Amino acid sequence: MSKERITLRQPDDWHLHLRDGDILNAVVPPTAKVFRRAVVMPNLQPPITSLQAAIDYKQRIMNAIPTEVAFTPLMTVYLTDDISSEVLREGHKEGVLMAAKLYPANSTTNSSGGVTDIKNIYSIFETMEEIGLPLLIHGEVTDQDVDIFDRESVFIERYLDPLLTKFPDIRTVLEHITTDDAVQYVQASNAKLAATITPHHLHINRNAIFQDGLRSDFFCLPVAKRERHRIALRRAAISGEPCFFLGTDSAPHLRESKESACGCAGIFNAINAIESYAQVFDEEGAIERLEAFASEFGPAFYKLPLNENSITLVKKAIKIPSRFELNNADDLSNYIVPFHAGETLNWSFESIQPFSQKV
Ligand SMILES: NC(=O)N[C@@H](CC(=O)O)C(=O)O
Ligand SMILES: [Zn+2]
Ligand SMILES: [Zn+2]
Repeated sequence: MSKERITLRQPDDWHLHLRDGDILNAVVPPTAKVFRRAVVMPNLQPPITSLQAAIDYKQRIMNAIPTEVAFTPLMTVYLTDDISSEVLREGHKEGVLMAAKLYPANSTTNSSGGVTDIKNIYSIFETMEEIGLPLLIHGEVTDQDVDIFDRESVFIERYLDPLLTKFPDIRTVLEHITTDDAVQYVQASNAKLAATITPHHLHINRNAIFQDGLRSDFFCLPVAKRERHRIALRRAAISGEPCFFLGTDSAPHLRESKESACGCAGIFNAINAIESYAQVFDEEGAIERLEAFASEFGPAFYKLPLNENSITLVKKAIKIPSRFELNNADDLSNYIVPFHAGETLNWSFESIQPFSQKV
């Protein structure tokens, strides 16, 4: 018999964009309602490249958390060609930084200040390996001769594999994987390499971007791939292998930035992320494996304690709104279109309670 209600240890989101200002204030509550912790990406404008910037940003996030809700943002720093090892050492020692993020320059949203050549920061990787600070990677090459659909697999071959051969002890997360190549590479490597998987890459293949016209709502980076890759990602997510865990990559962009001649990359899924994952696991007949993927493998990788609360999801249809509104203004600057807009999902969040409490 299929389950109608599940209770799982409270999950964490290991890859999240919260932005700043009005967007930050609007998007923190839906994430904090469900997730206990989140690894917050540093690709603001300007990016988070100093400890003071990380401390100040964390405070702005804390200010946006509704009272009565327990939520911990785990901060990251944005690697640049000239970042100093001191920032990483100090940030790790003081408990300010959870990880450092590598964006190859111009690979994705707000990455123009990223690393122009990975070899430029080999001394930084030495430090990270020594102090045990995890490395998070947007794994795409930017070389113009490489097809956009091949950017992840070429990155693995040209940059990731040599990097991990040279620094085998860095705990690394290949973020938001989109290909069977990535799945196989992560599976075959040692336990120090893990990968996050987003809800959208489990639901859509690249056809979505071109369904009845050009649909910027489904444009994110790495771009969704062929169906066979989506199937490989679903298998990885439900595999029960600890190297694959939850990271939504929820990436809010105002409507005006999406409905534009040069639409931004990013899909906002924070208002229904856990429901979106639950649907996939249920469709795959693996709902009982959701807990490990969402709530256990991430903390194990980051060496953090498991959460002490649990959440309950019920099999009850919910309609996803077509807009997530930030204010009452009547224009394209006041809303974000969420993932699954206008669709119905089968699962919905019901409650949060202490882990020991049976529901
Ligand atoms: N995933 C995306 O398409 N966009 C992210 C950046 C990122 O995670 O690459 C964003 O910040 O908008
Ligand atoms: Zn990215
Ligand atoms: Zn991201």
